[in-house]
Amino acid sequence: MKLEEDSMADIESSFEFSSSLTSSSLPPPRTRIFKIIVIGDSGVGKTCLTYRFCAGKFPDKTEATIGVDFREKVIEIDGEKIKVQLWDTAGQERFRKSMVQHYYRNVHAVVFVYDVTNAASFRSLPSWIEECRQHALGQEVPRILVGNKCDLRHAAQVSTDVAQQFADAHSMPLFETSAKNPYGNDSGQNNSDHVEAIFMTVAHKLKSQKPLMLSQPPCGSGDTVTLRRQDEEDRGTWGCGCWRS
Ligand SMILES: Nc1nc2c(ncn2[C@@H]2O[C@H](COP(=O)(O)OP(=O)(O)OP(=O)(O)O)[C@@H](O)[C@H]2O)c(=O)[nH]1
Ligand SMILES: [Mg+2]
Repeated sequence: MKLEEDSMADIESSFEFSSSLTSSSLPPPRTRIFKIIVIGDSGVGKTCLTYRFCAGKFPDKTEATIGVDFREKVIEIDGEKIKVQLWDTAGQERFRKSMVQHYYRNVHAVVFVYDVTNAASFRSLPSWIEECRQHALGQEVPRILVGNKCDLRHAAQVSTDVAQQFADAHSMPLFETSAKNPYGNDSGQNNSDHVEAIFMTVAHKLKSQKPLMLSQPPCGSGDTVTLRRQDEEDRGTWGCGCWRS
């Protein structure tokens, strides 16, 4: 789905989570939304990776993303339904200028993508990290590094060792994968989908860092109980966003 700038406010307003339970009526809790932005140079495969996760296949054809494309998938972790909302951002500067501030608002996690066959896309990573810093993204927001197009191993320009050193220096886990063949073999059979595993790992991380908490109702509020996300109670107290697959 393409997003126009004036439709952003509607989407952004859906990030709030709050739900009430009463003994007389028990509406199902609203689905939590985890907003994950995917950034990196143009052509590294951000659209293909997000499409692969949400649609389960490699797209027939892609064009350079303009502004942002927005994809989502509802997953279930430990019995809780969670909406993973992926913001597939434009890599080309001219297509992202007016939208950048929207990308970073209320973001829960960041996925940095480079193309293992394109050293320049790896060298650009510090500038993407700097953009995050300029938009006041706190260290508590988990970040991961994804080297895409590993199906083209023969053409690789970025070694795993170098990428791992960079990831370690920035306290990020590194994943190498392919949106085209995320199974790690030629047949595409009998192996789990690595792209799926990457985004699921992020979702698990977010869920474990943002447990639901039951708040005590204020005196006189009857039997209403309010569910809140922990980060609404103590925003900014996440630990380091460093974890390994
Ligand atoms: N071989 C191979 N090609 C890929 C893979 N992922 C993406 N591509 C190709 O790389 C090209 C660019 O992919 P996109 O997903 O459009 O790249 P992007 O990062 O979204 O680019 P922008 O929208 O311009 O920022 C397309 O021709 C894809 O088919 C992959 O894992 N393996
Ligand atoms: Mg794209």
